[in-house]
Amino acid sequence: MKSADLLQDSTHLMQLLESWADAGWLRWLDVEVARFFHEITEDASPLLILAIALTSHQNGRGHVCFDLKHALDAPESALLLPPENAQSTPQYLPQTLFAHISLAQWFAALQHPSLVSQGPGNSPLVLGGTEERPLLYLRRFWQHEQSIKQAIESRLSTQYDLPTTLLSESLNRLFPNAGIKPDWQKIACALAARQAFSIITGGPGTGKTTTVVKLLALLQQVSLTQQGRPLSIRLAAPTGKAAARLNASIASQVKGLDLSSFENEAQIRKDIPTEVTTLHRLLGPLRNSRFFRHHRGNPLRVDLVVVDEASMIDVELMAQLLDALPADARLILLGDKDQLASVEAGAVLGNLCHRAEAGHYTPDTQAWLANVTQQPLPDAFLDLNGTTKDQAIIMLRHSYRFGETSGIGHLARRVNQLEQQDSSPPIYSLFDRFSDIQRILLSSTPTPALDQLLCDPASGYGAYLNTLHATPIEQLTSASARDHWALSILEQHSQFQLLCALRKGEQGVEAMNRYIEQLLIKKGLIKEVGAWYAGRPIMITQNDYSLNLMNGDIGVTLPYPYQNDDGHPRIGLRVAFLSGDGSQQIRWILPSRLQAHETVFAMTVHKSQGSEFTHTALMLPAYDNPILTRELIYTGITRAKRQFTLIDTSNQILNNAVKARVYRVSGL
Ligand SMILES: Nc1ncnc2c1ncn2[C@@H]1O[C@H](COP(=O)(O)OP(=O)(O)OP(=O)(O)O)[C@@H](O)[C@H]1O
Repeated sequence: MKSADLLQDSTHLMQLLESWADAGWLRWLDVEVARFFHEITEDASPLLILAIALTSHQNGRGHVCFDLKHALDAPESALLLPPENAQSTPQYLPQTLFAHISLAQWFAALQHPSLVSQGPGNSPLVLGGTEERPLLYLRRFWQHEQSIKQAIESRLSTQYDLPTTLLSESLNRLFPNAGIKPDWQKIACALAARQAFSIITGGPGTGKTTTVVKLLALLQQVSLTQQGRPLSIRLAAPTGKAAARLNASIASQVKGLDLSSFENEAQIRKDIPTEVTTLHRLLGPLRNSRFFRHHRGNPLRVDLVVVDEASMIDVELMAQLLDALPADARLILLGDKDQLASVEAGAVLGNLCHRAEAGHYTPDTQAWLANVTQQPLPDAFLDLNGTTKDQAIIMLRHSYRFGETSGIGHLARRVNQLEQQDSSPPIYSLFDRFSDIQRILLSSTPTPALDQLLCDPASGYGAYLNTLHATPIEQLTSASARDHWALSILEQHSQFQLLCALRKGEQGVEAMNRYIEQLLIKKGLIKEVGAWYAGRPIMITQNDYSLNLMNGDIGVTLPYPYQNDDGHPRIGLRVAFLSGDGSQQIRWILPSRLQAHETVFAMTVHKSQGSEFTHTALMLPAYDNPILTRELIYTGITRAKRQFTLIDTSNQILNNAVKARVYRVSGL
């Protein structure tokens, strides 16, 4: 059959969609969504059915809608071809089919009032965007985007009329000596203080936490002075891991915060919370439901919510968060706009911050800042037509952690700024200049340097495994001795992590997990093998509220003593997790009780979001893949705190990857 004929008959089109699902390119869910509409609507044209399947496919890839023009212009990148888990190549791929479709034809096929409407209504699909660039949404996602837009607009219309003198004096006490001009941290505090909605974005170590702690001190000082009571503040992060990390860094920042120039120092310090919860816990999960206990009808009792790692929030969760906030509560989002977005649909932070680099502040904002902060905002960041939203988004631009001597910092900045026609020296030359970044060039998988890196007793997996084997569990006779031992193993384990760009393929997570397991057995670092063995690191892959384990939590399987039924002492296995409350308590869980989990010698870059490791190694595949983008590489590099190792097979893959941007489409 000619490929054009497939577009003449819905039954043939459904068969084509099935062949795509068979090949692992479409999800069966996408096919079933298309089939449902094909069956309930007799007059839906094949082009409409095709658009529905592709909209569902795009949702599965993290996009809120389907951009028809982009798909016709660049089918391979728009639709992620070939699939990562390709089983075979279907006879007709989208690009073959798309050659017969014009945008006008496709747009016309979407004019089907019972299935597609242009906005509010009950149709299952919504056509947004413009005629030149139509965007097709499943109604749910369109609705989420609309609620986010409206909620942010309504918050932005609330500006707090803060007394300039009080604000200015408090800011000067919190930022006594601005070294770098302009002091974006001070500017961020001032702008965020006057709005009910604000975003503070910045790369690693630019001081997002430092700034927010000062902002909280400022807001408490203002509230105590003006209203005689502190604000009720909650801190949250999208994952347990990110929450635990913020917990630790906020606690130390609050402790170190110099408030000595405030008369009510003790009171302010006491009123800055340090406990960080996950967003799900904050909103109150309901069993077996995607809805939460808190929503518009039962809002959170808060004056202010701060959410860190906001790049990981998808469109649905953001809509739910905004819905659960009282109308007069403030929301402050922190995050790195250049990181990968959430795996679920919607790159909310990236979309909201797409103008952050250039500022777009109005002359009014410039004058107000000069008055309140005495910071001269350079004209380069001005825009006479800056929107209200622009005035609420602040980008921190100086990394205090990764300065001029840091190879990680140079590498991350270089990846982020690399343009198509870049004339600066090749990115790889950085590896010769800095000792905190290194590269392993793979010729074939068993490379001695790679094995050495993985087994290294000081900074590889050898470290925690050696500690594990150094002390027989029988010698640890008290619960506290076992906890102490497990804590040191977990700490050592978090020092090193191998990240892979892909899940499948020779350099993917699955193959590398098997490879490392075999390697560690060969080196005697893993003694017994089976599904569960001492030393197996695992990651939870779905929230488990009954065990209080969150998606992304990592534990290590360790020997653990128990008594069998006849009272004889035995040694079994338990998985040791750090409790997520930042208290350093150990939780010992029986492997059989764990639900969704996987071995995590290697993890995908996507899964590593919200985590940091002292030494991070990033492995790239030997072939280009649409998943490899600048955002992915940047996210991988910035997971490293002190040491970064790139593992790849040629110069080309990294260069191509950093030139590819994540394609983000949204109406935000
Ligand atoms: N203005 C400043 N002057 C000097 N040091 C600073 C300043 N701001 C932040 N720092 C230091 O830089 C380091 C990183 O700061 P912070 O943790 O606040 O950054 P961050 O953006 O939240 O980092 P990340 O999210 O990557 O963990 C900390 O050690 C902090 O004390």
